[in-house]
Amino acid sequence: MDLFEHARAQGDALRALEARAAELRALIAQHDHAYYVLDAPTIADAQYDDLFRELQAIEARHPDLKTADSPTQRVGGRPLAAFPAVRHRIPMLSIRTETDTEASGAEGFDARVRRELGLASAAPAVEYAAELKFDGLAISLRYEHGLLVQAATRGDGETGEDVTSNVRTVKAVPLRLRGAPPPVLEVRGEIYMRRDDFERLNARQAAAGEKVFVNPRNAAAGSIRQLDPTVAARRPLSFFAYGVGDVDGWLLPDSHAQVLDALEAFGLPVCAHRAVVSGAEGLAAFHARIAGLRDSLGFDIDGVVYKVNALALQQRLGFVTREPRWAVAHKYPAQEAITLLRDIEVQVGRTGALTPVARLEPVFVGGVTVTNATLHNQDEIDRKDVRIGDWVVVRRAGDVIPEVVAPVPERRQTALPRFVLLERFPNCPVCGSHVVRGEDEAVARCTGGLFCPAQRKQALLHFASRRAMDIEGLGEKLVDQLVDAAIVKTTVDLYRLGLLALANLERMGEKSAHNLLAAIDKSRSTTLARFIFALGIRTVGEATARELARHFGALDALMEADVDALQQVADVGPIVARSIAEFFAEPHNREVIEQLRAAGVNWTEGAPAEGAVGALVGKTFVLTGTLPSMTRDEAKAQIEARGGKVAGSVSKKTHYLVAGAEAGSKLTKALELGVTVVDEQALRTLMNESDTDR
Ligand SMILES: NC(=O)c1ccc[n+]([C@@H]2O[C@H](COP(=O)([O-])OP(=O)(O)OC[C@H]3O[C@@H](n4cnc5c(N)ncnc54)[C@H](O)[C@@H]3O)[C@@H](O)[C@H]2O)c1
Ligand SMILES: [Zn+2]
Repeated sequence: MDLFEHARAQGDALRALEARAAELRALIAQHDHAYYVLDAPTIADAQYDDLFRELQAIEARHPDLKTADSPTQRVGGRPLAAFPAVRHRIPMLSIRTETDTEASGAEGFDARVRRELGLASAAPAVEYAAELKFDGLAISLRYEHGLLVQAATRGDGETGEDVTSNVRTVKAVPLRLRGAPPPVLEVRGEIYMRRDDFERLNARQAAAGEKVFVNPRNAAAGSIRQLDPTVAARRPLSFFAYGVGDVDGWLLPDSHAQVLDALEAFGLPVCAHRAVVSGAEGLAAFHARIAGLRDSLGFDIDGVVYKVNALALQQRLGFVTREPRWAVAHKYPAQEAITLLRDIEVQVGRTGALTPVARLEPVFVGGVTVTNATLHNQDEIDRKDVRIGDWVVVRRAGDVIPEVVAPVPERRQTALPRFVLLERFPNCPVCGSHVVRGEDEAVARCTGGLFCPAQRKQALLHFASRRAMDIEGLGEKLVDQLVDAAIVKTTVDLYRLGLLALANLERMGEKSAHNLLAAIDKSRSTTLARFIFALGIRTVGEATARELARHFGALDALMEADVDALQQVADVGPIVARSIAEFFAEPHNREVIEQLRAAGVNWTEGAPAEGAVGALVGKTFVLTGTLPSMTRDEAKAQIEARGGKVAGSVSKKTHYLVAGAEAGSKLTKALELGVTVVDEQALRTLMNESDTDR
């Protein structure tokens, strides 16, 4: 390459960098606006930080590319014009961030401080004040003679917004200080929202059809920058003090830690998780200790903050453009990220419950790459209004299963359909049985309890249990082995087991194999009640199974009963009736039951119990007019005693209209709808038939 070409290539590269810097500035400005002004970021902090660092790196290598309006040259966002401006007498700065590992982050900071203070390597360790880095928004509280007179946001660091009336509603912020505060005291601290308060607030917002917040920080910032203080007053905000700004008439103590102690004595909340530590080792230990506490704090932190403790040394170190040289934020891996929701699938649990699972564009969060996150259930999906194709906030805190917190509505560009689990999965993805969801139930379920591979182990264990088929020796370990080796798939396979299959199992001696087969064989002769219980129909316990057996007498009668007929059984309400009907409506279950009978499972069937089956059972009657020899109340009692129901008005569902003298509009309606009309005599005949049916 000749000199000319070389120069041209260099020029090209520089122009490309310049263009990239401009692009980054525009992008960052856009995200700053969403974050600082709208309190609704559309990318995760870590992604934002990457853009910011890229720009910083370009500007560091090519200072001539730096512009006066570059975001690297200032703090935060422009203050909102809706609030009166407050000029900070002492600027509110940002803090430099270390994202390195525990040891290197602490060492890096300590080494820099020692170098800038000109300390020799033999000099004693520097003392630091270590605190939590609260994830909220910075606030400056001005107290004059102990009274809160003004509260201001950070804004661009020089000028903030006057949010006094909103901050007055925050209970943790004292309106009057205790003790003997100085004439002027500006307290610097963080307004934040506790995690449980945040979740309750979002649930309330969603229920009211209002905007849900992506995280507590943005909820706190949005609340403080509310134009209506009565709205702010309803937002559950908290506060921690972490420093001072303008101070007059107070001889400050020697160290930052002592300043915090003094603030606490003035009645300000100061977080108890703070320590004075020595050197890089002390910092690293604090970082590690807080990492272990992080998930149990009840509020979000994104790291810890290290500050040189001696105020005299802080003074010597001073500031750079946007940050002090004497403090650093040492972050933890982000617990939240924003990514694309590609699809929603379901997982079928041991009991048949279907849990919707988000399939995500892989994203690094909480220290690992996450591709799936739980969506809990349909109600949660509705509440959060999460749709396939949305950008969503994913949270992974500690060892908890990652979850989708909320969509980022600003990034939903086209109309996306709502996700309805029962429409997407009318059938169980594991076994194909139909899926149902009770009216008052959050959970959708596979009804193929006897057949579904996902529910296999649970079903077998229940089937074999002592109060069900009572197969001695068939416990959890053995069920695991039999299912895992694919020897047993459904309960029928138990009755097809032979010595050969058992011989291959680990820890199964010949004697126990014989015993098991004998126990299985013995279980063939059972009772109807036990068999019904053994089927594992949800909501059907031992007592209900006994009632069902007594009432219907025979399995076929039970299997054919509709919801109305089932509700005639003592203790069977609409929910239980529905789950029984759904269970027997599933052909897979019926198949297994047939196979069980064919395999020789048997019981004695009896006659149905008194009043169980009769001409009146499940039938709806309406009474009208005057009957010759009984009052309407008597008629009603007699019908109900035989399992019939008496309704007040005629509809298509009415089976009989019992009409006496002077029957009026009900008769006309019944004739119109083609409902069978009977007189008292015919009713008596029906009741007699019913009595002999028993
Ligand atoms: N997602 C986005 O679109 C987007 C856009 C802009 C900014 N951001 C995020 O905002 C942050 C940058 O904002 P920043 O410049 O204010 O830095 P910062 O918020 O990371 O750090 C400075 C702030 O830390 C707070 N703080 C908490 N605990 C403290 C303590 N014990 N002592 C002192 N200060 C404490 C103070 O409010 C202070 O203003 C980054 O995390 C960035 O990712 C995100
Ligand atoms: Zn299933």
